[in-house]
Amino acid sequence: MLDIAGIRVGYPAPGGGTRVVVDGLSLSLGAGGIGCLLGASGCGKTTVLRAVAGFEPVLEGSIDVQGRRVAASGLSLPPEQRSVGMMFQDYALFPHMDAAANIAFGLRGRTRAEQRARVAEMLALVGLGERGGAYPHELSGGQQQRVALARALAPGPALLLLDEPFSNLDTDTRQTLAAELRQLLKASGATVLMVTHDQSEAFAMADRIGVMDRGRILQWDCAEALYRRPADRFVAGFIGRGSLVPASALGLARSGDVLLRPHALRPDAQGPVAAELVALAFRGPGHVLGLRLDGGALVEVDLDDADAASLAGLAPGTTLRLRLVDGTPVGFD
Ligand SMILES: Nc1ncnc2c1ncn2[C@@H]1O[C@H](COP(=O)(O)OP(=O)(O)OP(=O)(O)O)[C@@H](O)[C@H]1O
Repeated sequence: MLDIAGIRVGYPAPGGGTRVVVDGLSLSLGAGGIGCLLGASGCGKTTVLRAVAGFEPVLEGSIDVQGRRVAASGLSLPPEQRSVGMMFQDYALFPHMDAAANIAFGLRGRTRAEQRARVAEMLALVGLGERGGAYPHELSGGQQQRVALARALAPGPALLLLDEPFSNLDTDTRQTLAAELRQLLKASGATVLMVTHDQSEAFAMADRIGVMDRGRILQWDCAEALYRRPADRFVAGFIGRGSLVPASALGLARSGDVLLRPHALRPDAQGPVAAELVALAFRGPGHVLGLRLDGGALVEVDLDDADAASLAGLAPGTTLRLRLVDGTPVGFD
């Protein structure tokens, strides 16, 4: 449905020439899938969306939507011919138009009756059936987001692009809204490519996530694979909690480092791993044990209540014994 193959995208550099900000980036998304580009500010996420939407040309590589080439070196179909809808970070709703008129905006060219029917369908889809007459300032941030989504979906684009869909919303409501938005998108059948810098949003929303760094995708995978089988050190450090520690500190027969997640070690009097207790603290929802491994690496271990109770009162500096759970951690040379 969406195939991006080795695209290079850049902007004019201040001193002349081009500053490449997306370099050799590829991804594929099946029909109805939700893909997400995840990365720090400035890594090139929005630029990828702009290239797919038709606002930036590609210097190399190609973009196909529904099997049709929309961009390549020397080829750039205009945005309106790409069957791509975009929801912008600030929603870009027209303040002087009510919700229904905002949604109808992308339906120019259709008959009045068709527009009315489609607007009603979209309002119902986003759960705002009764609010078509409300102006943007009369709606909450979450409701404005849904109107913007309805507007982007109304023309029936093959592909929907969402740029930081939660950036204007309270952190408290983001998690709930992410789950809700995912349901809405799945119900609409749309294929979606979104971008965010927030890992929990990416995990809550997407079927596939591309971890980006400096214009490249380092791994394109489902959330669980990114967490359990990161492809390289950057992804290992970027996704989830954990530390890279020398394999030798855990007595493992391999060289290099391994990725130790907070649940990878458990206290066990017979365990093969020795470590020094640095701190034991309640952080909510549970206790976190700080340890210094052989060789000095500091790690954190999440404890269940029984293990925390068994260690309560031990002084910092005490030597503990632990064992690895869930097999051997992922390693990096
Ligand atoms: N119109 C432009 N002209 C020149 N440089 C630009 C332009 N837009 C973005 N850039 C630069 O390209 C790089 C990538 O920007 P982009 O907006 O794609 O990153 P991003 O990952 O989406 O970041 P953010 O989350 O901050 O939006 C940045 O260094 C940015 O300064």
